Amino acid sequence: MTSEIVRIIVGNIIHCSKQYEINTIEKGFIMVLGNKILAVDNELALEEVKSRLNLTDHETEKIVLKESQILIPGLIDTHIHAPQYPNCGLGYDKPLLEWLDIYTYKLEKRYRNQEFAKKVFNAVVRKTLDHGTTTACYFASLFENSSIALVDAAIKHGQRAFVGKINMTTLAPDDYIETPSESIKTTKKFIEDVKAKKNDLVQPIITPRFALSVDMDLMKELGKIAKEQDLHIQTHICENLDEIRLVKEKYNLLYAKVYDEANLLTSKTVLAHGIYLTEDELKLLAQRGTSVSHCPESNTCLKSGLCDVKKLIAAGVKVGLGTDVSGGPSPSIVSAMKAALDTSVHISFNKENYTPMTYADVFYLATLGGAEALALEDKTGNFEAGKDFDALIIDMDIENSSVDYLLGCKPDEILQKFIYFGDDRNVLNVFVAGKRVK
Ligand SMILES: O=c1[nH]c(=O)c2nc[nH]c2[nH]1
Ligand SMILES: [Zn+2]
Repeated sequence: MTSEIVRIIVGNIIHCSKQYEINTIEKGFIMVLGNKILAVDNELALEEVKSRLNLTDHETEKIVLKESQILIPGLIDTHIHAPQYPNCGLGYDKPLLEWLDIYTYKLEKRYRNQEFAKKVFNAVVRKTLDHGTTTACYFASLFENSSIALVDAAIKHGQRAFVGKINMTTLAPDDYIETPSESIKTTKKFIEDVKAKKNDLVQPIITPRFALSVDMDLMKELGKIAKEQDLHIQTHICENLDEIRLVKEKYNLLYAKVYDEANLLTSKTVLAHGIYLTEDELKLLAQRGTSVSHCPESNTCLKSGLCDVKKLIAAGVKVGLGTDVSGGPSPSIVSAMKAALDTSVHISFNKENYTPMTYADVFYLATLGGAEALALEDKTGNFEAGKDFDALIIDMDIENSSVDYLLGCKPDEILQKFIYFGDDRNVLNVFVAGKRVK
């Protein structure tokens, strides 16, 4: 895949070089060869770096950013249900378990039809890329063939993705579940089929829907497959009080202990929501290196609750952001950043000695934090030399000197405006592993 053209982007660059630390390089440059970042530095060092890396004779493509533009790392959605996209914005008069029964399973059943699956999944991948999601961790379908259609869409459009065929054997309509043995068989086939694509960006992920959709034996089998094949795992946890009560009734264990008993809590596991995790459960997740996907828009729309992610982070749990489409109504991680800020402010109204999160905190969660949550920090999340070049060019002057940008902004202020006020129109270009995909 390596092209010999060196791409150099010159302008204002913002990323998190460390946890919760924003690094702004004013008048900087980033140098990219093929999929990899070669160097990031101040523009004054450009010629010296080129000759040190023996690149003076290479063909180069130089992109010079305008003052209204910044270069930031690609955004990471750690939890999104691709098949639910047609339901975005629907059904928020119901809480989680009723919403699943009345709206969600009814839609998800339709993915037995592969043509329908192809149409929706291509649209979802295109839409999320356009909003700046360079990495997505997807729940795909119960159906193996349709789940492969999502893999194909990610490959076609050039998105980095984890794709999971859902395991679900109970608590859904009879015509929308598998038997445990079918579930294992189709999961193994799915993993094989994804691996056969030999695509560096797209990986299978083990995906038991949640503890109420499966039983302990099946979860243990899935834990075994994940271990044998060194795969990531995703599921839901502690989202809703009725859900937690039913899990306690079914397993007579704390929610996190259910997954731990099945060996599903690993350093490559991401659990969506985690609103009501107890101190003991947080300790367990921190010990296992398991992360939580914070899904603030879904938590609000399904009235699940306010997730205090600062508490999770303080307990040593890795956290990323998720849209949780269609529990959340928006496919945009920018919306998720804004909702995470809103949630944090709302928590501060009722909690003493609590400082709400800042734009810098949610920027971290959406980039390096997301990469760490998906155990991908060696590949993506910021602009360290040696990582893949996953990046966005953001422009807050798209209306060309309209009042939106009338007064001009410093690079940090452009980032603030983008988080609080921006949308896909402000995402000018998207790069995944060095390839321009928008
Ligand atoms: O937000 C959610 N969306 C879902 O599809 C789901 N399934 C189980 N639990 C869930 N929570
Ligand atoms: Zn979900």
